Amino acid sequence: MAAARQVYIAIIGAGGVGKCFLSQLEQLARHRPNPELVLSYITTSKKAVYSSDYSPISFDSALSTLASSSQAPLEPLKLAEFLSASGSKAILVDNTSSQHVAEAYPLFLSRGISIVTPNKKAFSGSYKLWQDIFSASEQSGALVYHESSVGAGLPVISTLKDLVDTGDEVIKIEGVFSGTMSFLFNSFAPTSGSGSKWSAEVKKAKELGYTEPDPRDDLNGLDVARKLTILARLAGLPVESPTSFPVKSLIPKELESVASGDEFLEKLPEFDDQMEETKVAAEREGKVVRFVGSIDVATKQVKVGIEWFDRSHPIASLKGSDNIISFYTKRYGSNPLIIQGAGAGGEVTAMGVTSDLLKVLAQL
Ligand SMILES: NC(=O)C1=CN([C@@H]2O[C@H](COP(=O)(O)OP(=O)(O)OC[C@H]3O[C@@H](n4cnc5c(N)ncnc54)[C@H](OP(=O)(O)O)[C@@H]3O)[C@@H](O)[C@H]2O)C=CC1
Ligand SMILES: N[C@@H](CC=O)C(=O)O
Ligand code: NA
Repeated sequence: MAAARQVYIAIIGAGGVGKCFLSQLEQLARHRPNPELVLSYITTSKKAVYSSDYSPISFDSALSTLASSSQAPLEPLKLAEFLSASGSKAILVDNTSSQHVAEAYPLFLSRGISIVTPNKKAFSGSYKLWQDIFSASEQSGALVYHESSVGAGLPVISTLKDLVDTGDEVIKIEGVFSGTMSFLFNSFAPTSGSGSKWSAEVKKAKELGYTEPDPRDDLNGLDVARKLTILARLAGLPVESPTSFPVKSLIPKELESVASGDEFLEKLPEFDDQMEETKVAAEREGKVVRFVGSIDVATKQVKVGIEWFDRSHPIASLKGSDNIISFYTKRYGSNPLIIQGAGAGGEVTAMGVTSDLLKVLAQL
């Protein structure tokens, strides 16, 4: 019997999403022997595990081996050389939120290394980086998938691509695009009852693994702005950056310059009154506040901010970290195609990354 083909997997980032991905990868490797998935590199920001002869790293013990490793991570160029010198197909899984790693995607792709990632930074950075990524992919044939960069594992990107590729005309995309913001507003300003303190919920969202590594990246609205930048570009609008349209920040002015995310979380309770006022103003009108975004393709307008909703509105009655994303298109008319479900969390995000990996494997 012929030996199974090998595909080398390199993982950058082993935090909340990275750990769940590793465990899903282990199951996948066990149940799908062909091609044989060989873990040949894994790293956090400080430590790495790999060997010059590409000996497989055991899926079971990868995290403990990583914790006790004295190897330093390879810089992107060295990692690209290491993977392309193997002679086997390789897939890079970027489970970080690093801009530095994101900027190296064109390099990896030009060396024939495919990429799957939940990291938004590459696709919502400069429009030039976006163009460089997709032209490197087109030229080398290496693939790039990033489903979990919007709506975690929910099929948001694949749906939008299908709409566009089949010739539908996207008119508007709107909804709740942040698992963290959804969780915060659903518990701080529920449709019934009085809700809890803003700062306590922010702390909880971080503990549950919903926030970005630094929760200020959620609260300043930029995480949602990044997602809308990605969707707008896929819908055909060449949005220059996530700061090129109006974005509402929920960071109190007094905390704009604190040095770290930890110091920010420590001081946030002193400013709970500010969010309380926003909530009470909506309640006086019988409404609730929610954090939403929209892309109007026809008028080329993108915006991110707080809006008031009737308690019976589907956006008001979301639960937990749920996202809800409505696609208004020519074919779907006035009844939009709607996607709803958990928009953050390690397992659901890793599911999007693992399913992207399967899509790449099917085409290698
Ligand atoms: N959490 C969620 O619900 C969702 C997350 N995402 C995206 O998934 C990605 C990961 O999120 P999450 O797992 O929650 O984040 P974590 O902070 O839990 O993990 C990040 C990991 O990346 C590592 N890392 C950071 N920078 C580098 C670098 N330059 N080189 C190597 N490793 C690096 C960190 O290492 P160290 O510990 O040493 O710093 C850590 O292992 C982010 O891009 C996020 O936006 C997308 C959808 C949902
Ligand atoms: N921090 C993000 C994670 C997913 O993209 C969110 O809360 O939505
Ligand atoms: Na998604």
